[in-house]
Amino acid sequence: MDYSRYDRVRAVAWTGEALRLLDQRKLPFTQGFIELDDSDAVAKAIHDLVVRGAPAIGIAAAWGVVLAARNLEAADGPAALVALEPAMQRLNASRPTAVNLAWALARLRAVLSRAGSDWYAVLTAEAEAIEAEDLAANRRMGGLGAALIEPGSGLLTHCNTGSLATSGFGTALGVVRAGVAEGRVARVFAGETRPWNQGARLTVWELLEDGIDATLIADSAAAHLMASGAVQWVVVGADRVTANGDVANKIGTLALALAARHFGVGFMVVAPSSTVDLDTASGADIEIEERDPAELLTHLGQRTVADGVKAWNPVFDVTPAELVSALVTERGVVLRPDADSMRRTFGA
Ligand SMILES: CSC[C@H]1O[C@H](OP(=O)(O)O)[C@H](O)[C@@H]1O
Repeated sequence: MDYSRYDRVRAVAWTGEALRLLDQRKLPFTQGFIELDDSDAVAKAIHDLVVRGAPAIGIAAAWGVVLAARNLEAADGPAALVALEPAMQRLNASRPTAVNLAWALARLRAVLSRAGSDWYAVLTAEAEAIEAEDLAANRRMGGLGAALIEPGSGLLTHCNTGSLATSGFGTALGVVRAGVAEGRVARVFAGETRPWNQGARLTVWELLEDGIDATLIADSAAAHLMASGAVQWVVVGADRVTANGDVANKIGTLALALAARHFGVGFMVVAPSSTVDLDTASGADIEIEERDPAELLTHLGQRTVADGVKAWNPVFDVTPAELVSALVTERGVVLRPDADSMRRTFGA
């Protein structure tokens, strides 16, 4: 099915000489772009959430390496790799939880290690492939996830997993788009996703741009919404899926999974295989990013909490595999994922 009408926003674009980013800190009221020609500036943009979303930060980091390589003199790929390693380390350090960042850098290291004098062309082609494969994966996952949804269903999604978080179309939001396009989805709800408000500022804006009717809810209203029977699936993205099927995702995902299990609502995780990390045994081994408490203590730069009050700001949590009804990837759907099914689906 042609979903292209649902996909007009582009968060990341390579201009041939620079990386053009839609500054997501300013959405939805300002659509401002910045163009970066330096890999350390890309690392800062990832850390500062100019660009965010697991696949999108992997793609941005890949182009950051290309920027670091643009004026590099090296006889072959292995020599270029030695010279590029410090910049790659700084890109990798920009955010710890989404495995897509390290995954993209590993792909570039692999091609450089085998490249000859044409190493810059090989590097650039790999960055282009990472981006193109992500878009193809999102469109395939959209159809696979939508097929799980009974017509007339209501969906609840969390954070932003759309074109702003990927190369386009989205992961969980791709399933929402495909489900709507196929006439299977009757109601769409989106959680605001405190404290950075990816849902309130980004997801409902993306869906509005698509002409998809979505209702914003407070994060704290999600269980009450499920109790009402209005939703049949919670559909979320992921930042890292471990070897046993545990899922790291935006803070609040675990609470949604627990409530979904209690109320008999399906819990669908939608993520490309670039988010699967078989080298990490379980969710207990994932580094959970903690961001500046000021993100909780202020709103639009205005302090909203009394001086002297502390805050704790973990921005991801881990949903155990046993709470996942379906893991949708471009390689197929894993129902009730566990170590065995993860190994069968993603193992070498
Ligand atoms: C398809 S995006 C995956 C994932 O990334 C988001 O986190 P952030 O906005 O902090 O980069 C969120 O956890 C999404 O589910």
